[in-house]
Amino acid sequence: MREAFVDRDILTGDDEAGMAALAAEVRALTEAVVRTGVASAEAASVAAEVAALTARLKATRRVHPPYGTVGESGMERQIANPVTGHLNPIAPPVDFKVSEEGIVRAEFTLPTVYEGPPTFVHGGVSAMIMDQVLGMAAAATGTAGMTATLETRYRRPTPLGVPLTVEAKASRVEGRKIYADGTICGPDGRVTVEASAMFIAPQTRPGA
Ligand SMILES: CCCCCCCC/C=C\CCCCCCCC(=O)SCCNC(=O)CCNC(=O)[C@H](O)C(C)(C)COP(=O)(O)OP(=O)(O)OC[C@H]1O[C@@H](n2cnc3c(N)ncnc32)[C@H](O)[C@@H]1OP(=O)(O)O
Repeated sequence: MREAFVDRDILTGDDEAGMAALAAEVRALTEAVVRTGVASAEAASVAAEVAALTARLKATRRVHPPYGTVGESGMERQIANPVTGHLNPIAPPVDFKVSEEGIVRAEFTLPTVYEGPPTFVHGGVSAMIMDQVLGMAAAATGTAGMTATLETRYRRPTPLGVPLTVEAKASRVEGRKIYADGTICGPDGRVTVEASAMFIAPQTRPGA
């Protein structure tokens, strides 16, 4: 796992921008797929074209998704991350900023592909975003860790298609355990999701 974590191709400049542009188009394609009203014959025809495009991309494959150049930690450079990664079509993507006080914050809007209950965000998607923001808040203390526990409290349905804000901050560090809390708020500023998590930093091995 360690090797997989560090042994990455690094994308720079135009290469990263080109791949991000491709991911943005695939994101648009995915949204178009769930909302299209075309007839089945047209859907089949598009499927054949998409299959041809997939084959073109698979002509050259990396062992692991590449990293970018910006950011100090591996996770910040993880440009294929499913929440923040501009190279990952399934990422919204959410662009977080970390303040000097260790508050991690972003504004974002989720399209229809993330629908759970009709017109609202799927609870698992909210949990994924909370895991990321809480993990980044934990890392902002100087110690990153793996999620050991994640509790989500869904206070109100989270609406699709409107600007949401997500925010988190670490509350305390106890040895290898880092605790963090956060929220997602709707456009009216009311909390829709609250979450708390505990992360555990890797054990430092003697001599490591
Ligand atoms: C790791 C480094 C990451 C580096 C990143 C660098 C860049 C950072 C930049 C940006 C932030 C990134 C943001 C990321 C966001 C996404 C994160 C995820 O989604 S992670 C995937 C989901 N999580 C898993 O898959 C974990 C699976 N579980 C494990 O791997 C282990 O169980 C682990 C590491 C959580 C704990 O294993 P042990 O062997 O280190 O822990 P033991 O030594 O047994 O326990 C230590 C203490 O913790 C308690 N503990 C352990 N697991 C617990 C748990 N699940 N719940 C409650 N307590 C637990 C134990 O009871 C013990 O407590 P007592 O010291 O006795 O008080």
